[in-house]
Amino acid sequence: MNRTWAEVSCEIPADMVDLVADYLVEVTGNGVSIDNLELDTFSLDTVEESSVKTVRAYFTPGEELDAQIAELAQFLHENAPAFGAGSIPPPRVAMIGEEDWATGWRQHFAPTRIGSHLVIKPTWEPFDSAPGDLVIELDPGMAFGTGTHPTTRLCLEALEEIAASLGAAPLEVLDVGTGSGILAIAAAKLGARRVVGTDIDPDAVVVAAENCAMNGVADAVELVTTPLEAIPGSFTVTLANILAEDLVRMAAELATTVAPGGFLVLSGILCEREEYVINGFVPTGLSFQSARHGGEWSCLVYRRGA
Ligand SMILES: C[S@@+](CC[C@H](N)C(=O)[O-])C[C@H]1O[C@@H](n2cnc3c(N)ncnc32)[C@H](O)[C@@H]1O
Repeated sequence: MNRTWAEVSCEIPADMVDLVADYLVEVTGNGVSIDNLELDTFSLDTVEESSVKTVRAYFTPGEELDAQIAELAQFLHENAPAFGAGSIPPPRVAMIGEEDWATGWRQHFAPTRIGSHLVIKPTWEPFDSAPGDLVIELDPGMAFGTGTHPTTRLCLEALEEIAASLGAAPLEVLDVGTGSGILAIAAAKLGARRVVGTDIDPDAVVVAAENCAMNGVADAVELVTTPLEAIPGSFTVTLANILAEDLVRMAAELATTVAPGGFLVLSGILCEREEYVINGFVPTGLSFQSARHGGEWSCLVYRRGA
């Protein structure tokens, strides 16, 4: 499908990058790219970190776009003083094709080690793996989930720890909101005997299928767009890296997918929304195990009694 995206660029003080990137990820559900402003050199040796950076995000063009850009401009304006900026230029909007969006990611994606054994590696980067490494090759394509975002990283760390704690017990994993398929691929590489990835976005499922094939786990991962209640069976681990509001809305359905003694890992939660999610999961009867944090993000682990 040849889709068009609204590429929205914000030139902001470097210290403000994390705040704005998190805001844009939350609003778009996609990743962002971050550039130094105007690298006017042909020698990388002379490149210095710029005090001004450009954060780019990708919105779906449509009726809501103007309002979303106005809200973004207001967000930048309100937060600028805290970062010593008198004023910030209004966000720039450019319409681009899907190809350009996918390629833009490549400059900002490097091999990343996560937990004890997992390594996320772009397909175009060489990497010498160590014994025991579980390497996931990923082309981020058009779906969220490159391993660089804290919400993904926290899920991967939790999954690896849970898998280790289960020892020889069978690992069966449901990945709700699979995006690029990164968590499903990790589950398969960790030895899960059943992995199901589900996403409401059919484009994400296509990308996830390609990524599974590239990682040699196409046969081990079932990818679907069906609602949770239509997925048969229950799982030793259910992972859901979606937004706090969706997690709470889907609390009962998510809990139902967890087998006796199994775990539920919730991610995509801004720390300020952690309590809201914890309260939302009280009625499920699952027992709260732990919270882990990365940047502004929280990841909650629950367990069903045996
Ligand atoms: C933040 S991405 C997570 C991608 C990947 N699992 C990771 O951890 O990096 C969220 C994904 O969830 C999907 N999603 C959002 N709401 C959903 C829902 N109710 N059911 C299934 N997928 C959903 C989105 O389409 C998107 O691909």
